[in-house]
Amino acid sequence: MRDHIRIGTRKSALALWQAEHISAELKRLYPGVSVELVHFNTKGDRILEKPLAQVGGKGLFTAELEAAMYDGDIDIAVHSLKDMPTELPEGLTLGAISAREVPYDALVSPEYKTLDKLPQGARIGTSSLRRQAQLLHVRPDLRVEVIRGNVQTRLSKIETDNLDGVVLAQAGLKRLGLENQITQVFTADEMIPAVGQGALAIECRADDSEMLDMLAPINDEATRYAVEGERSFLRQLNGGCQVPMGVHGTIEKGQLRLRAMIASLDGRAVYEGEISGPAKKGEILGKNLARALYEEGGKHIVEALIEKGIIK
Ligand SMILES: NCc1[nH]cc(CCC(=O)O)c1CC(=O)O
Repeated sequence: MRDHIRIGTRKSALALWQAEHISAELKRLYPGVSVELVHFNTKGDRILEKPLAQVGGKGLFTAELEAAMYDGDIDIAVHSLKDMPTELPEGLTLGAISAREVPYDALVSPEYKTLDKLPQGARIGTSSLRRQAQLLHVRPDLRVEVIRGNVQTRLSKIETDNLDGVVLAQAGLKRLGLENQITQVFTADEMIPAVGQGALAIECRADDSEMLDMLAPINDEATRYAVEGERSFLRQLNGGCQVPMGVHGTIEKGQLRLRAMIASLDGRAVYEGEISGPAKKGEILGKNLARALYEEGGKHIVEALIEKGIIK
């Protein structure tokens, strides 16, 4: 048992909420332990003027924290699982994945409320190619504007940039107490969420058995199985957190159901599918679903994304 744990976190309000949440869990489980939050700036935080897909590279929000973990400056790092590359650096592991918050996407449109009421040509802010493609698929007339920055900054752009709405993760808004701003929550049928959306990952050194033991009770088995399937899907397609692909896993009676989509950036072509099987087989289910969508026509989209440098 360790009596002091250093948690690495980014500095945004959402990242701090998430790190505090895990800190509270650790203190509840181990009343004698003291927990310290160590703040980091990541490349993804610094480069705010470009869409993430153009910044490129994997681990935009994780690399600095991982380096500190290698150096022994922090014991664990708390991340939004969504922002984590599907392959972890050598020597690091996900010590726990905590119980998932809602995985859905949400529209904040103070004036028009829902997607179907947005006027022709309405301007919607999002920096996610996945959200962009799925919005344009049903509303090709919309103008999608790139917005970057933390959750509050993106919300504030409705006013400052005169947008008709923004699309954000419901989980982030909920954690920050901003759920009351949401005017529509998209079902998974309307917008397939991002890999790992709503789930928190606690990363640590793979050889830190003491820390791994302490993290074990924070792990949520159902969430873990679901996100393992989701991550396997994305890994098979070489995708990162900046691709027009979505995948959503749900667990019921020991069965994992994965639903996924690959879309062209303009949303015109969308390949969707689903697969079900034993919860523990997420790895193979994700892979098989990815292969099926690829063969069905997703191949052309993946090739176009490679050409654009969005995936390697
Ligand atoms: N890429 C930023 C990011 N990473 C995780 C969340 C939301 C919280 C979560 O998915 O757990 C967000 C904000 C957003 O997409 O609106």
